[in-house]
Amino acid sequence: MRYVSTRGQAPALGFRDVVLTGLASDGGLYVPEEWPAFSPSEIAAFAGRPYQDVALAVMRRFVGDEIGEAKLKTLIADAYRSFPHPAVTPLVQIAPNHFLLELFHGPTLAFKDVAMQFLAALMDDILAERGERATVVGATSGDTGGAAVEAFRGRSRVDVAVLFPEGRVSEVQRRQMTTLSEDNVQAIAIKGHFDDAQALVKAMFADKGFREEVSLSGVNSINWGRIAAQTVYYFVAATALGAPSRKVSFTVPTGNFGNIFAGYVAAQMGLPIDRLVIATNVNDILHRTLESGRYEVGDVVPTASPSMDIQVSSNFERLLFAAEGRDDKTTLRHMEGLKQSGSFTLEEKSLSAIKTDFSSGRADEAETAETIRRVHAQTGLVIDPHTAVAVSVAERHLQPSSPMVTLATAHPAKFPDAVEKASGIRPALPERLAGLMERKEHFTVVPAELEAVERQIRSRSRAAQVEAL
Ligand SMILES: Cc1ncc(COP(=O)(O)O)c(C=O)c1O
Ligand SMILES: N[C@@H](CCOP(=O)(O)O)C(=O)O
Repeated sequence: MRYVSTRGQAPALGFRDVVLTGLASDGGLYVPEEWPAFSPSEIAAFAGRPYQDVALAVMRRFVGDEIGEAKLKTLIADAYRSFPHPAVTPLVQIAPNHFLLELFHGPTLAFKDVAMQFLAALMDDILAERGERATVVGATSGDTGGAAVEAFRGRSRVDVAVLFPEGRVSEVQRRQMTTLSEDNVQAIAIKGHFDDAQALVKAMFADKGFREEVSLSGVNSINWGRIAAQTVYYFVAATALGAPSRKVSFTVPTGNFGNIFAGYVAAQMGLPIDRLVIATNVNDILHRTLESGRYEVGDVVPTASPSMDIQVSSNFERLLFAAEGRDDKTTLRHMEGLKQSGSFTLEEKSLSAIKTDFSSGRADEAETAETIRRVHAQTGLVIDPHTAVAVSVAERHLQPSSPMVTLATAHPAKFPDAVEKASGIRPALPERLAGLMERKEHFTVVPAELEAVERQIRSRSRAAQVEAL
């Protein structure tokens, strides 16, 4: 299995190099040269299997012959040991034909753990085999950062630095990044919003000298390893509800487009998905794009679902590339237009290709709060604001012909103020996070400037120190 860049100007790589590389050297994102596929009978055989078994079958398609089956099995078993729920990602019914896929049972209570726990074990293993070190960076609007520091803490071959927008994440999210004592972890608050943090990460990758000096790698969903691991739960959920004999729809609270893009990948691999519904908060660039065909960056507005306060949605580039018939020149032209003017217009046929699989909707702040309140009143379940955005949008897309699965991407206790305001219930953190709110915090505040951020990361990078010797 080889991977190519969406911008067509970086070398094709195998799975392990793709995982360590993160972003392609031409600024593009890696995608498989062709989609791996399952037959309907292979998909049917996933029904009722443990999550780890499905993960092994799915990941083998992405890994090819680069990692032996026994090693892959061990990496998967290690990754999902940190999930106390035996189903890893359980399904819960909230209404006729409407289910929640709970992706928040991992160590930091967000869906990011599902891929990050696996990715950290995988990267560490590849680096150990090669005798190398890496500096892993991540931009976060709240959840990727916590999941990354948790997954990489104490690992001997990796230093991890997460960039979060100062004052724009919840207190629980911030503390999950700032209260760790391991030397290989640093949290950096930048004066800006998530898009600034993400632009800084991409600029670090474009700075060849820095990239080589610190052996840069990335753990955002620009890293194909994240997408690959996120495809697994689409297979698990859909087969539990009757796939491949019947189609299933998914509604996904969307920001950087990594989670829903994993659903699209599962569909390309043969999973019969009816609709993939993009749910946005008022930062609705993706919803507007589907309605108008014009991708146009606006201001980032703070909301009760801060992890989705994103305008520049990285993985949309992967979808563009696919919708344009893998035409890397058109993708490159659009991405250059985006950089220069903050917008581009989709070709008619690309937009209609996207609309074949995707629908979209937006929930504003009042609708989000009302959904939290109503779901609690009707089911007794307390949902977080990101999940509520998706439930609100999903309810407008329910159809009798196929079950709707809404992805529940975070535990409500990560956003206690918003949840309490909406429902009157203040969700408590699970016992395993006891003490989080009392621990001492360590983080550095830097301006959203490349030089300042690189200086800060370099100062703690052991890969840079080895390079300097
Ligand atoms: C809780 C939560 N829900 C939804 C999202 C949006 O997911 P994606 O960026 O993959 O679209 C995020 C952040 O990515 C998140 O942390
Ligand atoms: N919502 C994310 C933003 C980064 O998304 P990623 O999936 O590309 O890492 C966050 O919570 O940090």
